[in-house]
Amino acid sequence: MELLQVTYREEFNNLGKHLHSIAYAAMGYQRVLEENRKLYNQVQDMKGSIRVYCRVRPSLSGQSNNLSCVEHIDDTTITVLTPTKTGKEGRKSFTFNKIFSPSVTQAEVFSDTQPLIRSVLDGYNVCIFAYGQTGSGKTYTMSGPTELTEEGLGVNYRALGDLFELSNQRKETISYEISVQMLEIYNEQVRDLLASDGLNKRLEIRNSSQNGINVPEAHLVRVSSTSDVINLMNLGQKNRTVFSTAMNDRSSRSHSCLTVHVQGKDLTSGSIIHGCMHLVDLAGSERVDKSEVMGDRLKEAQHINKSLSALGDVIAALASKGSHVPYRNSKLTQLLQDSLGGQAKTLMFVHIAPEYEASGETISTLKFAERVATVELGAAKVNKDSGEVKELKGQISNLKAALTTAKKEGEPEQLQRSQTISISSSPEIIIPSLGTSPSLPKSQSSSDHSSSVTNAENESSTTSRRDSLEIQEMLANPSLWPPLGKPASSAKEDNKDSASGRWNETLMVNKNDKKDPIPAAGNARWNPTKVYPEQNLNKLTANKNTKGNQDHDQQRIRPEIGSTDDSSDLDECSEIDSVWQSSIPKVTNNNSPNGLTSKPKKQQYNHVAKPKSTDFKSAIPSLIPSPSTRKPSNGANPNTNKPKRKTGYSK
Ligand SMILES: Nc1ncnc2c1ncn2[C@@H]1O[C@H](COP(=O)(O)OP(=O)(O)OP(=O)(O)O)[C@@H](O)[C@H]1O
Repeated sequence: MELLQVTYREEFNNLGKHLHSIAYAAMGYQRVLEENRKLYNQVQDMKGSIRVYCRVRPSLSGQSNNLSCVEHIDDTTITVLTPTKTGKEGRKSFTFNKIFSPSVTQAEVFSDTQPLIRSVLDGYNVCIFAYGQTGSGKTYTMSGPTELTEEGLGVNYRALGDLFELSNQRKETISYEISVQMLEIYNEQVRDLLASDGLNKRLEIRNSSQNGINVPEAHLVRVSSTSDVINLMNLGQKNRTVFSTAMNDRSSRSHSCLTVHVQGKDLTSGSIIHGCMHLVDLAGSERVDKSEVMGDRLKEAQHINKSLSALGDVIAALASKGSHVPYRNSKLTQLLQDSLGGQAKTLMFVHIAPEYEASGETISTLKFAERVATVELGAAKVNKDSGEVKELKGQISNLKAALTTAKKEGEPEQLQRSQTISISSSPEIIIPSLGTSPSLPKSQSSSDHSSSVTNAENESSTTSRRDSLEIQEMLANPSLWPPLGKPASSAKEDNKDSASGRWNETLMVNKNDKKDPIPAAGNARWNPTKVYPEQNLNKLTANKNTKGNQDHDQQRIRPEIGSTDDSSDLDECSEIDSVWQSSIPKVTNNNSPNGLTSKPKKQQYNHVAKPKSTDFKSAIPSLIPSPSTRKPSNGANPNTNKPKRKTGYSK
């Protein structure tokens, strides 16, 4: 008996040791996995691959069928069931940078996104966009649920909160300014959600890789706290909601884009970094009853389809490293051009509805995402000007502008003087407007208001030779630059914000463009037309358009963008590929005043999806999958109004 006990104890001890070593090995394995993931991410960073995170929405209560098409999820792989196939072919696996299961919280999603977001403060351009069929959770990820709570806050809110926190931590070394724009693309029109007349005004996109301000006419609002952001987003959402009162969930009918512009000045070296981040909630797709798709609704459906299709074409061209990338085929791809083809860090959140009947659309969506993940943009680059470079650029700008003015005005003396300085005459250089200040005296007005040169160029073109000398003084003494949002005349009185002279200057010119004879309003490329410093935020909010757009007082019908026949889900997937491979018709006339083309030259899509039932027929052939279910939150009827989105949040 004793012998047995001894043996037992020994074995027990051995087992314990064994377990211990297994646990140790497991820990090591986890470490290796983690390291591998980091290395993999670094490689991805170096290649500049578009990161793809996949999020699976939980099955929503009230849905009759709780069967899920998602068979298995781990950290990076998702396996979905294909309804019409059996055995091995009955399931398909996809691998992405990260998979978020339905139970993952908003905070967890954000924490995986945070490093990317933070890099905007280091001068990188970042783009995060949410993609997926309607009702799959895009808005939930980017903004949050209908009734916002602290835990429910989406990426947009958290991102800005985090940027404030980090900029505050760095305030001893870097002085940051953070400003935002809120835009939406509806029916191929870019609208300013922060302007009272933003829904009526058509804005132009100007791709400027210099400062990321691609829609200079849209309000650029300086923010410095989370509550500023919440106020702004509430305003933006209200503009959208007002517009959608009778349009039934407008958010799904338009692409919304929150753009965050960051400028930082290194307080020791004087170097300037500027980063820009687009946070995009794309319009969703849904099938539509063909018989009801007419007039405006048909147009709306076609625009969504076209722009998502154009996004697919751009991705396809990038993935195949084609020489021509058709960015100009839609406003969406134009807006995202710098992020998709430039030196940005780009992340796509692909959203999946888990319902079994949505599996066709889910597979199509995942196939699209798989393709996106193959796109290599090249390593992202920091937008940074050292103090010296900044100064030299400023000088070049001034000299170049002086030359232009002299030439224009035919002042031989001035011309001669300018021409002796060869560096100033390079027309190719796009010059950041560091070298000039709006506080300088403006002796003349330029006649070239429409030129799309930089502020510095425009502005400097109005200065006399004496002014040029003053510019040098300004360069030597940045404290003379006016702060953001203050009139030029008071600039010298307030030196506090002078660290960011470059941006201040740009903005100031705009602030003054109505009353000031300085012809900065003509500077379409650099000028954000209006700038509201934080103190003006309330005023801005008060000015919002409450009238809404009654002309859109009609029921929304979602277009069918994806093929919808559940019985042929994999065939549907090939539709995406065939669209990618198709030649790209010029469906959008970017030069037309409204950006619309009344008659597309050619149907853009190769396939017309088969109707699933008599209730739904395909009006829009597919690039993007459409769900076979109505939006759960919405009730089952596609033609009933979805409850008005309320994403307002008060802290
Ligand atoms: N992760 C999630 N957890 C809980 N609820 C979610 C989640 N994702 C989405 N939902 C809910 O699902 C519904 C649809 O989500 P959401 O409106 O974000 O979809 P969407 O993709 O933006 O749709 P649309 O394209 O029509 O705008 C909402 O009621 C939302 O609150």
